[in-house]
Amino acid sequence: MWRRVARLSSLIRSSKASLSNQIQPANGLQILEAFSTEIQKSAKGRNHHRKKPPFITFVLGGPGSGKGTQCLKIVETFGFTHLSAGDLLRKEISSNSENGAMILETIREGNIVPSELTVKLIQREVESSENDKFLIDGFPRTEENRQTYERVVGAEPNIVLFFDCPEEEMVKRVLSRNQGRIDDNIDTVKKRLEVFNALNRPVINYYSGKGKLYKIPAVGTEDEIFTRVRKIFTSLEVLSMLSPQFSIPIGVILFTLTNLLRR
Ligand SMILES: Nc1ncnc2c1ncn2[C@@H]1O[C@H](COP(=O)(O)OP(=O)(O)OP(=O)(O)O)[C@@H](O)[C@H]1O
Ligand SMILES: O=c1ccn([C@@H]2O[C@H](COP(=O)(O)O)[C@@H](O)[C@H]2O)c(=O)[nH]1
Ligand SMILES: [Mg+2]
Repeated sequence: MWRRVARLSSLIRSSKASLSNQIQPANGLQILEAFSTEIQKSAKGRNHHRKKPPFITFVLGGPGSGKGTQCLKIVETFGFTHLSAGDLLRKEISSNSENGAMILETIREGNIVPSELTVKLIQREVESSENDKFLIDGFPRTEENRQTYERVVGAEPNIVLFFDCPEEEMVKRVLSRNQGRIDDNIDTVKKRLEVFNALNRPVINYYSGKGKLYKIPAVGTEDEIFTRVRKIFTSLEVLSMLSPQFSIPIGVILFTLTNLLRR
């Protein structure tokens, strides 16, 4: 254990050294990012073929809150695979699958597609991917969606992001999106907001109660919002890389990181 702590300290020293030629003093996030880079360098060349469940992030928020936009940035920066439940359903429509007509009508009305179908589409994508970290965007929409996912997959998500955006702003964004979506009109948007408030908020509250929810204020420029998101994933990346690599108790890791950030 102490040898591992010594190695952790040595990584911290390398991270600080890599920042020492900066003109400005490094801030907490920069230190954490340098630390994350050092850990990744130190992990190269080791054998990490452990079989473990994928890291699942549910991405929630009302229509137009910016889920898809932020997911693209997370993919670019942190290497996640982005699975938008809405996109998977739209793909079913355009591939003329047997459920296509039913899905089209459901989306047009702003209602929710049966859980089994959506879970099957998500599960198929996760299982056929070689990646081990996923953003599941726009799912679960209802408590029934959530329970079906957890029953079929046999696991809960690791974390849940909630993009918290005022309704007025969401409506403005959806109506100026211009991507030809059949549900981007004022009547369907009103219905989607009703469905969001009645059925999706309980899911958000459920994960909040479980301590898995990260609520992100979703007003501001895309980059301002991503700065908030980046902090979350940078911290998680450091923790997730440290924990299996060093087998150090999480308390020791948190203590070390807290001290690192204070200096
Ligand atoms: N911070 C922002 N400020 C202004 N416009 C934004 C911002 N983020 C995203 N947008 C724009 O708002 C629209 C909706 O964004 P996006 O598609 O990411 O939302 P969403 O949460 O995925 O919506 P939906 O649930 O309807 O799929 C897009 O046209 C996008 O370019
Ligand atoms: O899990 C889901 C996700 C989506 N839907 C339906 O699709 C539309 C559009 O979803 P976006 O996330 O906005 O792209 C949504 O309004 C639902 O009708 C679903 O049924 N289940
Ligand atoms: Mg979207």
